[in-house]
Formats: sequence, structure tokens, C-alpha cells
Amino acid sequence: MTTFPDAPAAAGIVETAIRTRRSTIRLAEPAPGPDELLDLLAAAATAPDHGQLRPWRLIAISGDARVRLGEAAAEAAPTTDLAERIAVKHLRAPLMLAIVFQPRDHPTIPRWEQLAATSAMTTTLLLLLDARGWGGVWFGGPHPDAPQVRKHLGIGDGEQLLGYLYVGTPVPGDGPRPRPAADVRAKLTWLGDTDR
Ligand SMILES: Cc1cc2nc3c(=O)[nH]c(=O)nc-3n(C[C@H](O)[C@H](O)[C@H](O)COP(=O)(O)O)c2cc1C
Repeated sequence: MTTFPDAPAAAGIVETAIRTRRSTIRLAEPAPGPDELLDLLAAAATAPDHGQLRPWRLIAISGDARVRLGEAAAEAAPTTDLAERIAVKHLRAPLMLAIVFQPRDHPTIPRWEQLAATSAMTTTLLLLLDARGWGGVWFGGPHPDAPQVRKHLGIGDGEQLLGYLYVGTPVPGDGPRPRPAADVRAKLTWLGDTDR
């Protein structure tokens, strides 16, 4: 049997948080408010980020603002039926966080590294929300590139909407879902000595 050195206690807590996190789709009120969100964002902003460029910003959308965003997204739908369904999707959680990628021109830090840093921050935020008992899920969102949505949210030239974190309180009774174990053996190539 494979053994590993004893890990510090904190490592166990972190590992449990990572292994038990699940995306939550059924979300009810309440959701975190501005102070808690800023606190969590400060923690999420510690994710790996070459040059600490923080090439991202978030837009929090709650209450009636979700209705107005839903209307903007619905305008981009090709049919009335789809438009109605798209508008309703914006009400699936009490809080939506639009993840806006803001790449900068940089002499040594390419765009792909900045996108990776934004993804790392977002994943860390999702994990932190889950660890605090909030539910959340990252969805691309209906028509994130539609001009109506970009205009409504004030997405600037050169910025990209990377979808939304839908955030709220997990609906009672929707207990934790077991996660099938991933077989990652084929995902690792090891070059060099494995005697360790
Ligand atoms: C950038 C991004 C966009 C996603 N968009 C969608 C989506 O539009 N629809 C969807 O069903 N899942 C989407 N997912 C996957 C879910 O967020 C989630 O990871 C998946 O349902 C697995 O659940 P889990 O996180 O509990 O493993 C997206 C994931 C990422 C990283």
C-alpha cells in the first residue's frame, strides 16, 4: 500500500474542502452580501497570478438587477420561447457574479497566463464559498458574448465575460452528492526517477 508522510492538520482541512466541494444548482436565498463577498474575494485573489496583474473584475447582480440582465440576454435569443427560458435562468440564484476577464498587454506575461490566473481565482472563490456553506456553480451563461449582454453589463472592448458564478444557499434536502472517483493515472506522465 502506498504511504505518504504525515500531513499537517491544516492540510487535511484543505483537502477535505477540495474533495467534498460540489457545484450546487438549486439555490435559494440568502446569498453573501457585499462585505462577505469582498472578504472572500480578497482570499480568492491569492490564487497563482503571474505578476499579480489581477486581470479580472467581478460584477455582482442581485434582486431586480437579475431581471434586467435576463431581459438583455433574452433579446439575443432567436425565438420567443427561448427568450422566456433564458430570462428565467437569470433567477435561478439570488446572486450572480459575472466574471470579467481583463487581459492586459504585457511584455512577458502572455494572455493565456492571465486567463489561467483568472480561472484559478474563480475556482478558489467557488471553493471558499462552498467551504463557508454557500452553494455555487459556474455556468457559461446564456449568450455571454451577445452585444445586448455586453452593453448591459458594461463589458469593455478587450474584456471578455467568462460566464457567471450563481451563488446562494443550497436547498435543504439536496444533500451532498458523492463524487465518482476520477482515474487520473493516464493523466500523469513522469519523466525521470520514480524511486522516492
Ligand atoms: C467556465 C465554466 C463554464 C461552465 N459552464 C457550464 C454550463 O454552461 N452548463 C453546465 O451544465 N455546466 C457548466 N460548467 C460545469 C459546472 O460548473 C460544474 O463544474 C459541473 O456541473 C460539475 O459539477 P462539480 O463542480 O460538482 O463537479 C462550467 C464549468 C466551467 C469551469
